Amino acid sequence: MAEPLLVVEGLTGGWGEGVVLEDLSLSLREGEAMALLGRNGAGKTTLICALMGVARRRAGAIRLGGTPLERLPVEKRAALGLGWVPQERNVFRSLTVEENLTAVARPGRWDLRAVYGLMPRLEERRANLGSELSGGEQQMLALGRALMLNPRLLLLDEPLEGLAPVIVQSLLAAIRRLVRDEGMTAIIVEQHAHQILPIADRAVILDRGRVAAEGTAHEMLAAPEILDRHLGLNAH
Ligand SMILES: Nc1ncnc2c1ncn2[C@@H]1O[C@H](COP(=O)(O)OP(=O)(O)OP(=O)(O)O)[C@@H](O)[C@H]1O
Repeated sequence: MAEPLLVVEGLTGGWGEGVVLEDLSLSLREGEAMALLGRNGAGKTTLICALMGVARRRAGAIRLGGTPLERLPVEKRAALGLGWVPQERNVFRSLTVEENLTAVARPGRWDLRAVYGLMPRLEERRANLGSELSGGEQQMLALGRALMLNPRLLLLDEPLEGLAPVIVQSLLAAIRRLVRDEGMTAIIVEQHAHQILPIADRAVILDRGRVAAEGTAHEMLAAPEILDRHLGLNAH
């Protein structure tokens, strides 16, 4: 069988002199959606940042489609197909929704029409400035921008965090369509397992920078004791 789309082997790294991730290995096949779970400070964001080349790597390999990424700067990793939606969302506040989307576009399946089809709210707000959007709309825009790059692998860092329940439902529906119907390969960081496991294929639970448990989403849902042990209150 061909190598999985993403392969991480023995990744150790963190920020400055601090080590957060210790000898971490995982892989993800094309078309799979992985829920990346773990308590506050477990290292989920650090892992995403290490994949992007923003956090510091001390050892280990990262390959995307067989290409070693670990020595490449962030923009090269993006060009090779990593679509990153950081926790901070980073939309351009002085550009309209549509300008935000077209500013970064690369040809492929995901164009304005497809993004508006997935998230109609963005089309309704197409002429509004980034600064005029609600938190949920900004999150949708950040996702739309990443899609416009037509990535091979989408990295979503806590996309639901801090959003009103009604927006959480509509964003979850979009993410579900993306990974279930469109077959987008994705890693989705989430603190609340129950939100994301129903739409994921697999799950990895981080604890103190290591993989504490992994399995299919189905297995995780059927093993509340594992979720309780590693996630505590956030398991539910
Ligand atoms: N940009 C950063 N610069 C410096 N240190 C960071 C940065 N991001 C995270 N850290 C540190 O890395 C450690 C792991 O945090 P990380 O954010 O990766 O965990 P997490 O699992 O994503 O938790 P959370 O759900 O709170 O975001 C923490 O000690 C945190 O302070």
